[in-house]
Amino acid sequence: MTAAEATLAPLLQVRDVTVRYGAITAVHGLSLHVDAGEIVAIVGPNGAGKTSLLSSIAGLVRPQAGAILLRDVTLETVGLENVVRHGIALVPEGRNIFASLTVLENLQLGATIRRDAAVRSDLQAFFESFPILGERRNQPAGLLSGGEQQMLAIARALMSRPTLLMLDEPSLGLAPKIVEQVYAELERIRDGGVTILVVEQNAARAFAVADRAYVMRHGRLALAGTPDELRAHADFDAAYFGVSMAEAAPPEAAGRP
Ligand SMILES: Nc1ncnc2c1ncn2[C@@H]1O[C@H](COP(=O)(O)OP(=O)(O)OP(=O)(O)O)[C@@H](O)[C@H]1O
Repeated sequence: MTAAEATLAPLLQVRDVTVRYGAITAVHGLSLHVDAGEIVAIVGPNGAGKTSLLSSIAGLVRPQAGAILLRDVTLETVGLENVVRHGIALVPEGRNIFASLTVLENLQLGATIRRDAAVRSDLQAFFESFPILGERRNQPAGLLSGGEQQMLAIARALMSRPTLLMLDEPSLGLAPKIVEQVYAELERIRDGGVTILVVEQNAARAFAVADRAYVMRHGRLALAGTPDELRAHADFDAAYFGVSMAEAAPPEAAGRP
């Protein structure tokens, strides 16, 4: 690939990726892309393979087949730290906040790959944006509310100054008002120049901010398009819920956009 082709290439390309755990195939030869500046959502039911896909991009699990490229760099053989160095950060499902470490220490952990002097000013900017966390910077992070912990997890991921921020179920376990705040923050982050790939079961919430979305089911892509295209798609319920679930549950009970 030439330098010119590299700048035109999508920021992230997932090509024919397969992830297996022993006899279980969680992701089957899946391909997708994310362009710079987009918010892209991956939605789908429990067990669709969404977390496995993000884990393979983040270097936490090694795909058995396929390739993952950031611009023109193939990531498939590099580990977590190298993936972070290439500019990808993951906010995992459940946030993985270190409860006994302070708010400040959690943030500093996110910056361990950096050697630049701007870490201190990034911390200061974060505490100005989130004064509650600033006031509690020296308290154990485990004392924060669920919403505050989610903001802390996002800020910790941003401390590595990623070009691509990936989030796994950021709305999980949060009250609707807090979910709104988290998603408003994601839009601000995108507007600040960071591309976002977000996995959600709450398709309605993700569709409200996403430029494009993919629906995953049984480890494969069932549908792809803009949120408007997907909402209008005759096969959306079948792709997302499965025919039997669509019959069994009213759409509003199951997160239908
Ligand atoms: N570490 C693992 N070992 C064995 N099987 C796993 C492992 N992680 C996931 N799986 C299996 O892989 C399949 C896909 O799981 P995955 O967590 O990727 O889906 P998901 O769409 O993120 O679902 P959820 O929303 O429930 O997390 C499931 O059948 C799951 O049981």
